[in-house]
Amino acid sequence: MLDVNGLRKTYTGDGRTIEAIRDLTFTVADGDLTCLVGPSGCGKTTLLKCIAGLLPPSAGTVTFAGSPVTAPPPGMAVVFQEYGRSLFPWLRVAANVELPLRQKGLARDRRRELVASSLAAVGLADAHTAYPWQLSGGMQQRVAIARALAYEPRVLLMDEPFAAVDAQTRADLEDLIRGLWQRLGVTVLFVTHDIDEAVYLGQRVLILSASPTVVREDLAIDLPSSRDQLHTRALPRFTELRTHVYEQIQAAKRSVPA
Ligand SMILES: Nc1ncnc2c1ncn2[C@@H]1O[C@H](COP(=O)(O)OP(=O)(O)OP(=O)(O)O)[C@@H](O)[C@H]1O
Repeated sequence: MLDVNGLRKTYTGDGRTIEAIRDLTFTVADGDLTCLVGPSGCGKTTLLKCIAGLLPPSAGTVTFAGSPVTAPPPGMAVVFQEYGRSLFPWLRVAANVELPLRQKGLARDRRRELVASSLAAVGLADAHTAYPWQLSGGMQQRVAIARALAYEPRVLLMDEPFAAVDAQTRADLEDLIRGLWQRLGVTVLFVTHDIDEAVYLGQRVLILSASPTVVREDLAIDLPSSRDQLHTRALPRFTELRTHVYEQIQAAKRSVPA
């Protein structure tokens, strides 16, 4: 579904050059839930922007379902960390969710159907007429997720989507994403700096090196596919996996080879 090949990104400007990503190569299969973790500043957001076609890479290619990505492709949706800036405060919740569907050219009845089903899927069936600023942070992030789902993407890119919500809401939203992924079969690429979150959510965790970034390890998460916050996190295997990822990220920060 996604093929990232030899991706490199260098930022230039003000007489400075920052090599954010050196050489990234990996693939994501159709229907996978892959988490990306790495030290702070290693280029996770840069990578997602390149995959989403929002930023041109300096070298290398991104291919989505067989076609090269050169601009935001139809079929991909992105959920960012800052829900406060991603929803339009002057539009009600339903209108926020509907906006990309208008741009997609869908008929009114179909738009209404998708808005209703995606808001119901994130537990906000009653919030259609509210404005985003009348909702809690966690509810606003649910609206952003509903908007992405309503678009019926083949790939959902998520950039630290729960970083700004409290711990309990975060746990609920993690379970929401796993549930939606299992139900809808969407391919998910989930960026997080939270090691426990990556291990809890992912079928696979890609550990990135410190900047300039390469893939340090591609780790299969061999936990049972039915997960819950209490029991999965208490499993000895969960602890082993999180310890391993933690050690790898610490080593990456010290630039110790994998
Ligand atoms: N627009 C930009 N111009 C110049 N440098 C940039 C720009 N955006 C990011 N960078 C640099 O690229 C590197 C990677 O940044 P990026 O935000 O992609 O990392 P990140 O892993 O998402 O960070 P964090 O974990 O802190 O969210 C950093 O050194 C950053 O300063």
